[in-house]
Amino acid sequence: MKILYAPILLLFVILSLLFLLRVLLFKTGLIYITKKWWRSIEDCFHVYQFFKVPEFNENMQKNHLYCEVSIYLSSIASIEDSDFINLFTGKKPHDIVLHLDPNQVIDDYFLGARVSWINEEKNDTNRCRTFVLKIRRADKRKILRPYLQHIHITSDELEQKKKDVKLYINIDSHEQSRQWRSVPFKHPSTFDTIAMESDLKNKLKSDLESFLKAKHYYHRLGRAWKRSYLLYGPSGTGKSSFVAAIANFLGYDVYDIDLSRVLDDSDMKMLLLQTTCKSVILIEDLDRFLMDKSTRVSLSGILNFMDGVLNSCCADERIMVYTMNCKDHVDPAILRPGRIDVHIHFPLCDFSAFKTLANNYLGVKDHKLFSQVEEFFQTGASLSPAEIGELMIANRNSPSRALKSVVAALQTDGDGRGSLNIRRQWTDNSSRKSTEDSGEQSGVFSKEGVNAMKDIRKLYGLLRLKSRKNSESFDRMPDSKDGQSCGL
Ligand SMILES: Nc1ncnc2c1ncn2[C@@H]1O[C@H](COP(=O)(O)OP(=O)(O)OP(=O)(O)O)[C@@H](O)[C@H]1O
Ligand SMILES: [Mg+2]
Repeated sequence: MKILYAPILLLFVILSLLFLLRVLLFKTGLIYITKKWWRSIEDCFHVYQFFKVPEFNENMQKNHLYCEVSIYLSSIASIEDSDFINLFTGKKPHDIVLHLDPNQVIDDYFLGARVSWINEEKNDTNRCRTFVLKIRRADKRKILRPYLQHIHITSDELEQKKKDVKLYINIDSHEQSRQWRSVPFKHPSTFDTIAMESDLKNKLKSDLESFLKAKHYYHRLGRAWKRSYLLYGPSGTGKSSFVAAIANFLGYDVYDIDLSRVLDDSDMKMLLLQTTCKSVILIEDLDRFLMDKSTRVSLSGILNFMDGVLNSCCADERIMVYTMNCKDHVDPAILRPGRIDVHIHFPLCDFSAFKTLANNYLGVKDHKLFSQVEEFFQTGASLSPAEIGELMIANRNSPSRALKSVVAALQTDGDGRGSLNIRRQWTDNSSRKSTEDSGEQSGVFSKEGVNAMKDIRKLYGLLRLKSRKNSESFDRMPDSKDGQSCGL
């Protein structure tokens, strides 16, 4: 028995010792000291090369690479492991930026290799600052160039995100040489706030992301690095909000071209010439403009703007967005691939979009009235997300009242764009008037809802009147209830 006890006791002692050692290493700084020793021993077996990135060049001009490295190092996770870090507030509220303290070292990993950065600062009169990259000679050939490229791209993306986005609008350019005026772009719309089929939303996000990375691909093909989107659908379905979401997502400035202020085709070219890269160029309601015979810009002016020679010279890194209520009567030359790469349909609200709006506007994920709302959508009643959103905002203090208003509005079927059956069903119903008046139908039909709907129609009435003809033809399209369609 004693013989059996001995190995068990020994095992127990070893395990306890290991446990104690682990506690000792992790609870104290011993683990870091051990790691440091190990690194110094490892360093003895490698040959290193050092690359200096000084803050200023020999003419005392700022070295742009120094700024890029500084931005890049502030973003990598290992900066938090450094012994001394400086904390600064960033440009945006609640933003905290980490900066490496002078003479601190941080590690970074790239393509399986480890590199180190030293923030060298000499305390002489010039206070010359330099980042020193320490890289194993064996890894240099494999990683140096792609690593510097990686720093360039990452810092560029980070800067882009931090940048304040601007909205440019074109002004009458009789005497002015500068045709654009800018204001800060503060539209709060993001991809999260847009009610849209989630698959489509993700596809669009990844389409934008892959566009950003495709510079060399486009140039290899001899094409301008631009992507064009057509957003089409009835009024109040989120087209303009989606443009804002794109700009916020990419951190791109928006150039909103008001075609009625453009003097002629050459003025249109000048406008394009004066846009900067990393921007969204937007033309709203293009269909209406094309149908207007009194305009000063010709169809060929528009076609050249979209995909002409000038475009291939100076439309690099731009997203072009055109919005329309209906694309049925638009010249196919405008819609051809190259001029428009992706077509995105913005339909009237369906039940899934309604749920997103209810969640966003009222914070309601589920409610007993949802089943009634769903039934109305199934029978073909429909409102635009803008109309539903307004009803929800007006009743945001009482989700039940808000949902009742939506049901009531769906019963009257917006302005009659949904199924005719449901309207007939209600008009034929002899008891309808009395129930409307008493506000008791199914416990949800309230005067409030109808009145609210009337108010909203007043707001939207003007726009509707203008776009009615287009919307009607659009709404008859067989896919108008199928969710957004996209040529991705
Ligand atoms: N899909 C949506 N998701 C979230 N909010 C929406 C959506 N569609 C519309 N809205 C809301 O409705 C309002 C109007 O939307 P927006 O101006 O984007 O519509 P639009 O399609 O551009 O209309 P129009 O064709 O009349 O210019 C905005 O305040 C927006 O918040
Ligand atoms: Mg709009």
